[in-house]
Amino acid sequence: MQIVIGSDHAGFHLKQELIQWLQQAGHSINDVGSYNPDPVDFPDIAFAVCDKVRQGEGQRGILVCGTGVGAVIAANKIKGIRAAVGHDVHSAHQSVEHDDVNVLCIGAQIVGPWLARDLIDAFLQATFVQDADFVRRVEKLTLLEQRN
Ligand SMILES: O=C(CO)[C@H](O)[C@H](O)[C@H](O)COP(=O)(O)O
Repeated sequence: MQIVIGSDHAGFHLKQELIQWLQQAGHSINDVGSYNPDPVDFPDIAFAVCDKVRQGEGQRGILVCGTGVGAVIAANKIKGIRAAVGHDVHSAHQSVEHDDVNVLCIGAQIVGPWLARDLIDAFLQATFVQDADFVRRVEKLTLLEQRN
């Protein structure tokens, strides 16, 4: 799968680990930064990841910040993006199956590298279920973007 990934300073080291693991698993990775642990603002990195995802340059996006919270706030302000914080495996796959989530946000200060891998595995393996209720709700999410 083609994956766009990014982190701020708080997520930098976990991102580096995850990139290596994802590449070993055969994924194609576009790393938009940060490229060192110097402080960087998560909204800038969130836009860099999400803009590529909505333009189709990656099938899914992964953002790593300290808690996942700043990243998910920023990502959900970008048209075409549905982002979720990944803290548990069930939500990581259900967010795709029910809500067509395309960006997973991970908190490097909250989850360790092994849980992060499980969360990403669940997220990447899941696909949107074309159930009429789910489709209607995702359409309503898109309508909310237009009401802003
Ligand atoms: O978790 C975050 C935002 O929700 C960020 O990654 C930072 O960790 C957080 O904002 C704290 O910032 P700091 O500059 O690392 O103190």
